[in-house]
Amino acid sequence: MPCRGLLSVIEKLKGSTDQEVRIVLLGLDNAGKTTLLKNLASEDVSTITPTQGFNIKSVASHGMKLNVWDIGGQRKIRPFWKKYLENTDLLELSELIDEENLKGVPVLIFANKQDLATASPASEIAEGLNLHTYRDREWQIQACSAVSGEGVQDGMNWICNNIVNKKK
Ligand SMILES: Nc1nc2c(ncn2[C@@H]2O[C@H](COP(=O)(O)OP(=O)(O)OP(=O)(O)O)[C@@H](O)[C@H]2O)c(=O)[nH]1
Ligand SMILES: [Mg+2]
Repeated sequence: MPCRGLLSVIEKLKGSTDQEVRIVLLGLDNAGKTTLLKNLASEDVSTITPTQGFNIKSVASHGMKLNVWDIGGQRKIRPFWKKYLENTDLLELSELIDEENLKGVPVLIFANKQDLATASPASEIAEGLNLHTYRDREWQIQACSAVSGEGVQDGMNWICNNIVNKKK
């Protein structure tokens, strides 16, 4: 995009380096985390196998460098989540939300697989997760399909806007 090209030249002239942000994707196995990550990186999503460890991809967005961590969700791997979250000892979203050192961190829930007729609607998931009770952090639920890409960019826009707002 010519505009973006010009912007990056100006940024380089100003000597500004992209702000780096870490985003951790957590969810049960088979939720579609790796598919979402690959979709974000515009990679082929047709041959994805369960993640045994983790994947990291960097995506440029909103003048920031987003380092997105995708951690395997299988039961045997879940105990390792805490290793990626700086000594956080958690196994469920509710525990993550209560963690002292993750206080104030914005949370985006992707209600994935909306292309399937059997997918629960985002509103039902929000209710099930008691999202309306979150008081000291920004949260958002975003319906999406990691396979078609629908809703994925909207979710990332929300994340980027919230990071920008928090840094102001
Ligand atoms: N129909 C549909 N299938 C999806 C979607 N996202 C992922 N899948 C499928 O769901 C299966 C699991 O996707 P993965 O991306 O491997 O899931 P994961 O959350 O990374 O799983 P783990 O690595 O085991 O934690 C794959 O067969 C995907 O093709 C979606 O939005 N719609
Ligand atoms: Mg995976």
